[in-house]
This record gives sequence, structure tokens and C-alpha cells, in this order.
Amino acid sequence: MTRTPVNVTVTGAAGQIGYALLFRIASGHLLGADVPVKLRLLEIPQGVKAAEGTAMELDDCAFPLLKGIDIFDEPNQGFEGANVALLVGARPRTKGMERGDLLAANGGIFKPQGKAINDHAADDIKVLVVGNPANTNALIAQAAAPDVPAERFTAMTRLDHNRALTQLAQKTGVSVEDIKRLTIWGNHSATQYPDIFHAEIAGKNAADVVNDEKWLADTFIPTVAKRGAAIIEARGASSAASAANAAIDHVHTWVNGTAAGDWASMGIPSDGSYGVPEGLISSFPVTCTDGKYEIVQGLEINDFSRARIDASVQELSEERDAVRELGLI
Ligand SMILES: NC(=O)c1ccc[n+]([C@@H]2O[C@H](COP(=O)([O-])OP(=O)(O)OC[C@H]3O[C@@H](n4cnc5c(N)ncnc54)[C@H](O)[C@@H]3O)[C@@H](O)[C@H]2O)c1
Ligand SMILES: O=C(O)C[C@H](O)C(=O)O
Repeated sequence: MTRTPVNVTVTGAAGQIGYALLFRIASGHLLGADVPVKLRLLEIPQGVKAAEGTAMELDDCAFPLLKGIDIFDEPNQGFEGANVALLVGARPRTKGMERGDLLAANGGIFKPQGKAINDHAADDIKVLVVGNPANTNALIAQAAAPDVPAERFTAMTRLDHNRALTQLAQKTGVSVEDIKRLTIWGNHSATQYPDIFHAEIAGKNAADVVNDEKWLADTFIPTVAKRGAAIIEARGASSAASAANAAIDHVHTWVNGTAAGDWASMGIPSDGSYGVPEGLISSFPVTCTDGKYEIVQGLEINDFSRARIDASVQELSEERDAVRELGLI
């Protein structure tokens, strides 16, 4: 039987992450090796020509799963019939810009995009926000889409999760696939908390294997949390291929499920679990089955973790208050 192609909308398609992302979506890594896709690329008018160039290259790959590419500079058209939306395009922070200015500038992008998703996307729409500040941008888009179930709006912390996996693997001399049940809590920012207390390394508790709280506090957590800034410092531009890879992982896991005995980290609207105020889009440990995620329940949170989760959640609350004051939610 021929499958109906899945419509995937990508915003910021002509940017760095877009360039690393589109070819992997078209080759089947986002949804599966047997799932045909149609790409809908959304850019601002100045980005359309470059997006057209990328579309030419996509054509030149002759990907069997790629059933069409359309390019738009208008959100209502870009999200028409979208089943999956990857919101990558955002306003970067520029010199002299305060956090409030950044939130206001991004509100101008994510509020209309949320409304366009509300009015034009397919009923089964799943949204991943990558553009920073990702959690609060996701909150803005979600608030503008009252007819879409809130849980369909998610923010990306999978890059942080993957970064933490590698740091822990390198410290303990194991392979990344030997590590399970690692968690990123909170915001995709320097306050995020990568938690290894429930993680397992080849079946043993990771914190016991590491047995070095000083390394955890002074090396592991800051290395993961500040990795984005370190990449910008080294590359002169923010992470792109690794961010695209994490976006692929996030959606693939959401759609196709987590492996038995493992979980993933996703920024999702809180249901109040673990003391995170309801509605904040915060990162949690989740399992995914049949295209739905569930927060892993019942984890014991020690004092070390509690303080760090609370600090990141506090930052999310402040961002929410700021966008509320700006009338964006
Ligand atoms: N969550 C994460 O883990 C993570 C990781 C890396 C980067 N990021 C963020 O992802 C975003 C994109 O990064 P990049 O390196 O691709 O940036 P980039 O500047 O190379 O590309 C952004 C693209 O978005 C487009 N754009 C801007 N406004 C738009 C709008 N309203 N509609 C559609 N397109 C629009 C721009 O024209 C540009 O082509 C940034 O906000 C970055 O900070 C997030
Ligand atoms: O773009 C940034 O500010 C950094 C990015 O979010 C990252 O984590 O690499």
C-alpha cells in the first residue's frame, strides 16, 4: 500500500540548522525509512532565495521518500496541513539586546506562527521548537493555539541530553549506548540540570559508578550547560549539525517510541509533576509510545538535584512572567 506523505514544515529553512536538517528529514531519519515526506519550508522573504537553492540540492539528491518541496514566506501557508512542525527560525540575540528585547522579538515570530498552526495545521500536528529561547518560544506558540492540545508543543533539550551522554561516557570509559535513563531537567539554558542520579551505566547506577560529586558539580554540569556557548566561542557560530541531529532524535523518539528500559528528555508543558508549576514548558524524563509521551513518575529527587531543578524552573517562571507582561501569552 502506498503511504500518504507526512507534511513536515520547517521554519528558518535557509539557516544553518535548516541546512543540516532538511537532508536528513528527506532521507527518512526523522520519521522512518518507509515514511514518505513532503517538505514545507517557511522563511522570511530575504531567506526565500537561499531556501530555493537548498530545495534544488534536495532535488539533486533524488531521495525516494521526498514527495515534494514547497517554499513559503507566509505562516498560514507554511503550516497548511502540517503534521510535524519544526520551529527553527528565530531572532538571535544581537549586541546590546536585553533578554526582554529578545523575548519581545521572538514573540513577534512565535505568536503568529502558533496562531497559524492553530488555524491551518493538520489535527495530529506535533510541534518541536528549536529556536531560542526554545522553552518560552514554545510557550508563546502554544498559548496562541488554543484549539491544539497543549501537549503537542514541545521544546528541544535533546541536544543537552546527547551532550550529557557523551560527557558521561568519556568520563567513565564506556560507550554512549551503555548509558540509559539520563535526564535533563528545566530550561534549555545555562540553568538546565543534567541528572545522572537515576541513570544507569551498563546496568549500574551512574552516580555510584562516577562516585565523584565534585566532578559532577564542577565539571559535568557546567560543561553540559555551557556547551552551547563553548561551541559559539570555538566555531564563531552556534551549534548547527548537532542541533539538527537532536531535532531528528526528538521527533523520531516522539513518533517511534523510546527503547525498553530507557527514556529521553523533552521540554513539555508541565502537569505539575516534580513540583514544576503546571503549564511551564520544562524538560522532563519521558517515555514515548504510539506517538505520545508520558513523564516518568516516582523518581526520588535528592537535595542536590532539587536545588538545581528549582533554579532552572525559577528561570522559566521568570521568562513566563516576562512574556505575560509583554502580552505574548
Ligand atoms: N534548542 C537547542 O538546543 C538549540 C541549539 C542550537 C541552536 N538553537 C537555536 O536555533 C535557532 C536557529 O539557529 P540557526 O543556527 O539555524 O540560525 P540561522 O540564523 O543560521 O538561521 C535562522 C533562519 O531563520 C530564519 N527566520 C528568521 N525569522 C523567521 C521567521 N519569522 N519565519 C521563518 N524563518 C525565519 C532566518 O531567515 C534564517 O534563515 C537559533 O535561535 C538558535 O539559538 C537552539
Ligand atoms: O544558540 C545558542 O545560544 C546555543 C544553542 O542553544 C546550543 O545549545 O548550542
